[in-house]
This record gives sequence, structure tokens and C-alpha cells, in this order.
Amino acid sequence: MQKVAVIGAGTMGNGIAHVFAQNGFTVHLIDVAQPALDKALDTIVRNLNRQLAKEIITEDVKQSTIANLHTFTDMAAGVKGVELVVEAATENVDLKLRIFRDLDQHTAPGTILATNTSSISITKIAAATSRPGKVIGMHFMNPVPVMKLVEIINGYATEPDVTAAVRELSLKLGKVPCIVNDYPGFVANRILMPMINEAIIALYEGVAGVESIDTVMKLGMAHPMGPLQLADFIGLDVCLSILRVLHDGLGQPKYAPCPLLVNMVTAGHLGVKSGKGFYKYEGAGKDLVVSDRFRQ
Ligand SMILES: NC(=O)c1ccc[n+]([C@@H]2O[C@H](COP(=O)([O-])OP(=O)(O)OC[C@H]3O[C@@H](n4cnc5c(N)ncnc54)[C@H](O)[C@@H]3O)[C@@H](O)[C@H]2O)c1
Repeated sequence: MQKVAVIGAGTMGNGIAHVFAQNGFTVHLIDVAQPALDKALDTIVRNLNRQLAKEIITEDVKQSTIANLHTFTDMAAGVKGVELVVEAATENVDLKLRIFRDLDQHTAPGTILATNTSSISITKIAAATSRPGKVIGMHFMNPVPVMKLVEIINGYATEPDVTAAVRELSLKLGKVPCIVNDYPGFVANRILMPMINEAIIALYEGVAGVESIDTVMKLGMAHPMGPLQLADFIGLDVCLSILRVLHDGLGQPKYAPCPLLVNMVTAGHLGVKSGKGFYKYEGAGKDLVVSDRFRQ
């Protein structure tokens, strides 16, 4: 496999394109928005410069990575002749179904179609195509050039040789693949999101304050970041939407989102991206400062 396409040039798409290009693949990075493509290339060059400064890569690798990247706003042109597509467009089920229907039309029947979705059923996405056996989840973690894990998700119909090929490919990218089956939240979010929800419930019930909850988990469990800070980083709207997928898909009350999380999202307090969450990020400098709402 030598030529791949990445659909969506946002947070995840630029990272995925970066690791493929750095490992010698020709990458067609596709987005509907030219500004997103321009921003992605800027981000990749900035991240390559950081890797260079830390002596993780050489100047030659930086130059070959940049040379391996090609951008497209037209999907049909961008996916022509590729052997693998990794879709990392906005997390919206209708959009992804449409993209996969189009990919099915514009790629050769043997092309593997992977999705980086965090929460949408791989089996459902696969059913939108005429080749469900060739559809698979390839769930990278943010930031992609740094995080080692790739959660590989088998849809109900994914063919074993497709799983084997994607596993092999992940190893070539220097990642550690873990193969899981397609149930709501897969493994990463099925375990992470209830933990984050439980931390929010502990805050809501007055068990402890924001800093205490995060410090217990950081120092007591050796987590690099407390669950409330991590929720702010992921985006509280994203956490809420994944909890809803777990709650709807598994039908158990233990996955019900905490009312405090629902209120915060309704109020537009979404974490880092909105400047306010459990911590405040506007004008807060480098130190973590608990939001006024949660000061004890
Ligand atoms: N952000 C994370 O931490 C994270 C982690 C793991 C997985 N994911 C998943 O990765 C995917 C992308 O997330 P993101 O955070 O990078 O989103 P993002 O909003 O940063 O980027 C999405 C990009 O998709 C583009 N796009 C929208 N419709 C398109 C189309 N029809 N064709 C091509 N491009 C299109 C948008 O212009 C945008 O640039 C989602 O499925 C998300 O669930 C995100």
C-alpha cells in the first residue's frame, strides 16, 4: 500500500495525514474547505519543526513528509487510484453516510474504506456501501503524531484480511494497534466516558471540588490529566454526545449523562474551545484556574 487519501483536514485529519506522509506514503488530503487545507498544512509544518527541534526527525524526513502531501477540494479527484481512504470529517452520521456512499462510487472495489469516527457505528457506515467487508474503524487518538494507540474496529461484516492489512499498516506508522468489535463507544470511549461522567456526578453531588477530583485521579491513579480537565480538553459537547450514544445504544441507566454536563453544554460552556468549562481558559495564562462557578 503506497497511496492513501484522508478525508477532512481538521484536528484529526491533519495529524493522520502527517503520520502517513512521514512514513513514506503519498497522501491525498481532502476537505470541502480550502482554508481548512491551508491551516492543516501550516499545522503539519509547525509540528514537523517541533519534531525537528527535538531531534525526533531529520531535515530530510521533514522535506519528504511535505513532498508526500497533496491537497484536494474535489473528493472524486482526490481518491482516484488510492488503496486506502481514512475518513476524518466532522462527526455527523448523515454526513458520514453520504461520504461513504460517494467513496463507494469513486474508488476501486478493493479499496479499503476506514473511518476515524469516535462514536458512530462502523456497521452502519459500512451498510451505506456496496462493500461492507472492506469498511473498518481506524480510531486514532489526539494528537495523532504523538499518541501511540490506534483502535481498529471491526464492523459486523469486516473481512479478516482487511483487519490484518490495517493492523499491519498501523505498525508501519509506528503505532500500537488494538483490535476491537463494533459496539457503542468501542473500547476507548466505553470506558473513558463513564469515568468522566462519574467525575462530573461526584462534583454535582458535592463529593468534592474540581481540583480535588482531578488531583485524586492524577496522583492516586497516575493519570496524566484529571477527568474534568480531560473533559474540557475533549469538549463537553463531544463528551455529552458520546454518552448519549452509549446510553441509547446499550440501554442502561448507568450511561445517562449527568444533568450538570447537560446544563453546561446547554449554556455553551464547552471547555477549552469555548474558553470555559470546569476550568477557565480565557486570560488564565499557563496555570489551570477553576471556573468561578466551581470555586469553593
Ligand atoms: N478531536 C478529537 O480529539 C478526536 C479524536 C478521535 C476521533 N475523532 C473523530 O475524528 C473525526 C474528525 O474530528 P475532528 O476533531 O478532526 O473534526 P474537525 O471539526 O476538526 O474537522 C473536520 C473537518 O472535516 C471537514 N469536512 C466536513 N465535511 C466534509 C466533507 N464532506 N468532505 C471533506 N471534508 C469535510 C471540515 O471542513 C473540517 O475541516 C470525527 O469523526 C471525530 O469523532 C476526533
